[in-house]
Amino acid sequence: MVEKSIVKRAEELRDQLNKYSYEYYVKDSPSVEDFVYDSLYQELVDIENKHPELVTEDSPTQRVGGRVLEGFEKVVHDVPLYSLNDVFNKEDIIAFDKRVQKALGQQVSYTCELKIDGLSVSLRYENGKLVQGATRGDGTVGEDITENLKTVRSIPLSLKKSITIEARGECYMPKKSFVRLNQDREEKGQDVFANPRNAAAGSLRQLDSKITAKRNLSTFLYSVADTASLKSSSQFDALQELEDLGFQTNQERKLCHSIDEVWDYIEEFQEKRGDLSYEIDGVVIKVNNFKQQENLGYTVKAPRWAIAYKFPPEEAQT
Ligand SMILES: NC(=O)c1cc2c(N)ncc(C(N)=O)c2s1
Repeated sequence: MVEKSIVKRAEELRDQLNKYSYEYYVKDSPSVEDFVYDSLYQELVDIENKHPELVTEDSPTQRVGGRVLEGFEKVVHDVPLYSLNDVFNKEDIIAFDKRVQKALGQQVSYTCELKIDGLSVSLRYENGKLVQGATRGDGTVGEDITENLKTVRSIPLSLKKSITIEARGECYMPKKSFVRLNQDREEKGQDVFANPRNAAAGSLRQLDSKITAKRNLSTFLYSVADTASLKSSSQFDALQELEDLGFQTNQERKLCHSIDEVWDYIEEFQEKRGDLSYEIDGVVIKVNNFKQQENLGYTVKAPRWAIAYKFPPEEAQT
């Protein structure tokens, strides 16, 4: 039987280290120096080595697994991950707004979000603990990449509330990490990745999660499988709710009350995209109110209540 003081100390260290990791990787505002984190981490590793029965699923020491997988298990998404219809000009945005207004016959607000050029993933939590992470796959069947997603420091191993929820979002490689990775690969005579999206996909497809852990991936979560699992009744509020649960969300989101405001947002980020620390390939426009989304429903492959405005491709990577 392990002494109560050691059990308590292990719990304290876990909570403190997870809090520091959240501040550093999700809020980008660390409250302690790296050496403080490292010494507390080492103290927890020492306790867990002496008392393996104290190791918990959400211990920060469990982010980088030991074993190399033979392959990835299939995962069936109970709620499919839909795809979006793409539009490429202002006329199509206006046509979308007209269709939505006609179908609803009432005022509509839109949530605009940046379309992150990464890999769509689904994160399942039971009683607030991460139990599974999967790729989108074809929207219905994906691959279980839990071991790899656990190494992504901005993905919380436990939520701030012990709820059962399936969050969805994009896993991406920041531009700076992409440049550094390709320099490193070039020095080693390895093939370089064409773009950050391919680098993120290649990093998440590793059978050895120790490699994934070194690729400095990050995430932006933007939806849930079942909106009934949230308190929010709109997309804009749901993003804040996801953030309050401990997820990383993209701060450039905007609630627009007219299609003109939507177009201003699109023009703003067509300008700004080069200055962002991550790649985007457009803007996702969603009817904000969940009841209105439900009324509009889906076509065979995509929601009627959302579209993706695609930017023209950026000039080739220099
Ligand atoms: N295929 C999809 O449904 C989406 C894809 C993406 C993406 N790549 N980035 C951001 C969002 C978002 N904020 O909704 C979506 S939604």
